[in-house]
Amino acid sequence: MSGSNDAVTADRNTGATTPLWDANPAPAPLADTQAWRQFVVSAQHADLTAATLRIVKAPHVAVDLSAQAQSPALMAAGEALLLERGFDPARACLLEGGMANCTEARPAWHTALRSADASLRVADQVATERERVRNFVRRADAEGRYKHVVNIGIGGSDWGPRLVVSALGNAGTRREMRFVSNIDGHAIESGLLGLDPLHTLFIVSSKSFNTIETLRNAERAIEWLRAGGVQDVNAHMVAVTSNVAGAAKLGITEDHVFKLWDWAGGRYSVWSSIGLPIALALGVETLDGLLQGAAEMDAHFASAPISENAPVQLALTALVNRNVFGYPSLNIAAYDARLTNLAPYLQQLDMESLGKSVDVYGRPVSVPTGSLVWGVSGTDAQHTFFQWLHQGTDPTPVDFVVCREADHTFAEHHRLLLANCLAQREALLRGKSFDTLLPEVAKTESDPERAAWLARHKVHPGGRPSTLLVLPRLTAQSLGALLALYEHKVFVQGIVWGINPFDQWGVEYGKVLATGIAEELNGGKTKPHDVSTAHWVDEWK
Ligand SMILES: O=P(O)(O)OC[C@H]1O[C@H](O)[C@H](O)[C@@H](O)[C@@H]1O
Repeated sequence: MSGSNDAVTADRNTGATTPLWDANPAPAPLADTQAWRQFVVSAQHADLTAATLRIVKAPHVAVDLSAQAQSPALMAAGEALLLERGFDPARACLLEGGMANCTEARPAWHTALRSADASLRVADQVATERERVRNFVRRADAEGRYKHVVNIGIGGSDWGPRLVVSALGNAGTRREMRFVSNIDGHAIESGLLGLDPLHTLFIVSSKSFNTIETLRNAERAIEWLRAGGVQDVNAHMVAVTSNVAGAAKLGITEDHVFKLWDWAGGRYSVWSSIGLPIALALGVETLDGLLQGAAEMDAHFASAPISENAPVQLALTALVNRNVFGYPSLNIAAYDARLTNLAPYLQQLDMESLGKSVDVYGRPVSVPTGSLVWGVSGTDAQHTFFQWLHQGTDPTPVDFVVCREADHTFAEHHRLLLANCLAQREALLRGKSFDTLLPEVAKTESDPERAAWLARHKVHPGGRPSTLLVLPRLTAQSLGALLALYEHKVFVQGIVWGINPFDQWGVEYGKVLATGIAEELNGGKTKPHDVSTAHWVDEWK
């Protein structure tokens, strides 16, 4: 990717801008560019004391970056870096449906799924499927159909609806909702437990309709329906997929298939018909609100100046933490019990997108890429691993996510939640020195040597960066905006690193090996393995 506009051409078929990944000669690796060196030096000299309040306002989310490295020089270097890396044309390519996913030769056009722009070349097909989802749900609601809904899907066909339903359905859903993803038979067993087959709908969600977990679980669901006396199994099943023929093999007729398209990536697909469980659980308006919030974030990402562009600034901050300070992970601390699924959702979004070692020109990357993303919601996290965050040997940036207003009536609980969130950030940043601690400890410890020894154990190094993301309250719109914010953040990181954030070749190899081993466990021919794998295959077959 080059910074000049000739890295981009108009695609003859689509009219959309398309970066030339095979630019010849390929531009210099990131680490060798002057813009990168300048960015690194600026970050090394930046301030990390939260001396300056720095809040970037995006639709439905305020992003407080005060407790991250900042300086005017770093801001300028970030802008220059984006220019050098061709950010503007790359963003245009993404938003206009160009070939953003170069290794799979297709767009990554999740923004089209939530756009109200009727002039997009996919607008009609998107609107048609959206309307089919709405009609299906409206009819089910009007006729009082389906007391129970079981979503069978995994990865991007699971985490999005699972997150949104658990977040916004915290106080109840219109139907009992279950999510079955894992091939572990315990998952489908508990997913079916206690349900009435005559009043259950299965949504088999799989973009490829090729995913073994989903296919096997769907087969178990069909057997269960039949065993429960259901004659017309098709009436209890719908599929969401880009593979209509695959769904037909399972007996799901085309009129029960909601389509998605190859240009909608799995981990970016909650905005498509994959969102059907959301509408069944919470109403069509909730799904619409989610899309609307995300579309507002898209508009912000497309047009806000770099210095006020929340996804861009979050991404630049992530680059500083990962590449300049060398922090290998990012902790997601959602101070909201409804957002317990945010961390695993972002884990897939970020790690599947940015866990790459080769750039778009096929060269080894010249700097480390995607972070380990992990987290548990606060305040549970404080009693689980915050000790490590405060005093461990690996400083780790934290994204704190919190809602200004809660939707329950227990005012004191929310006050305490907010206080804890602010306090943890402050402790991470400010730290507590030996000199401050010693007189405190000395008050109860008269032996000076023992007081010093104990004070050393209590030191908090501080200087540990964090971001605070504040939503006014948790709504469909604000949740949609938050997820789109992270999508674009990940995209910008990918652009700077020069990697393709839209493929996931790394999940394929293990799947292929698993198929072979499953055959062996079933009495098939032995294949060559390392000694340990061979041992267990032999033991278990
Ligand atoms: O929706 P499916 O085709 O069943 O794929 C489900 C999941 O499969 C793999 O794990 C991919 O890496 C994910 O990105 C995808 O979301």
